[in-house]
Amino acid sequence: MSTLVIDQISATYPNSTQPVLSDISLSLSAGELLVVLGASGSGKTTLLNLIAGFIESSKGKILLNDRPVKGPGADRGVVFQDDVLLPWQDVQSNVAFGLQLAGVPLQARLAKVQEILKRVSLEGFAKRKVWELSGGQRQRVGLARALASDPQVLLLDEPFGALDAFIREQMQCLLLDVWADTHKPVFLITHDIEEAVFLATDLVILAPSPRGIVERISLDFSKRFIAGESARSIKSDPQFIAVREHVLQRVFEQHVHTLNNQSVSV
Ligand SMILES: Nc1ncnc2c1ncn2[C@@H]1O[C@H](COP(=O)(O)OP(=O)(O)OP(=O)(O)O)[C@@H](O)[C@H]1O
Repeated sequence: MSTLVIDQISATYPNSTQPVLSDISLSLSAGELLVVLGASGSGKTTLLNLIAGFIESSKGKILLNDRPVKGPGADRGVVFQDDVLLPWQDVQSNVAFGLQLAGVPLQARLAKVQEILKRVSLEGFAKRKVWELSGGQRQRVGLARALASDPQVLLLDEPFGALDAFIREQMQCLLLDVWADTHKPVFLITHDIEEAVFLATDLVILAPSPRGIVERISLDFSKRFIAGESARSIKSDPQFIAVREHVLQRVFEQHVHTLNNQSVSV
């Protein structure tokens, strides 16, 4: 059972005197889907980059299964908004890329790719070139590539941000199915409040000023989806709408606070 622990993390970029993140503590275990929501500039991507090992914290530590995170590794699968696929390669080669780097033999790679493509509903797409895919299909390939090396945790940075509302909801449902099938803990950042409330078992709202976590909420809408209720039914439930409005209010407060601070300092 994988566990990610973020322990009193602070981060400051080299060219800045102000921390981007200050004293953030979070934990994420199997069966949990942690969503970080927050105004632009609140440090969401910085937090994901720290977990991915792309940047280092100035204080605190990050542990994955009790081992300190030091640099990038195959134990963390990352999916970005811009899919970062190899455009000249086909779907199969993109999904198998990490396995190839890890020296996995060809036949084992192909078998793994078939299994993963089935999981993300892309059976029959193995030989398609990336430029022959829709935006939603590309994000499925991104998710498949992240899953291929069987990571301990999935990290997703605005993965559905560029998709239209219908495809976005399809991808949310697909992610929940993958999450339920694989039992992998998922860390996801988004700007989209409805998406955050639908997906999260744990929702964290980050603020840009003063920096930090303004609220943590435990939710069970994703578990209701896994139990068989439809996304439409959940999202139109008055209980869902009440939570969504509450979260919207908290995020708007952050925007107003930030704007007021900016106008004071002008
Ligand atoms: N490489 C960098 N060097 C210096 N400052 C940076 C760097 N990357 C981000 N920042 C600054 O850190 C702060 C947080 O950025 P970050 O991208 O983590 O926020 P975010 O919440 O993900 O924002 P958005 O929702 O707009 O993507 C911002 O003020 C940003 O300008």
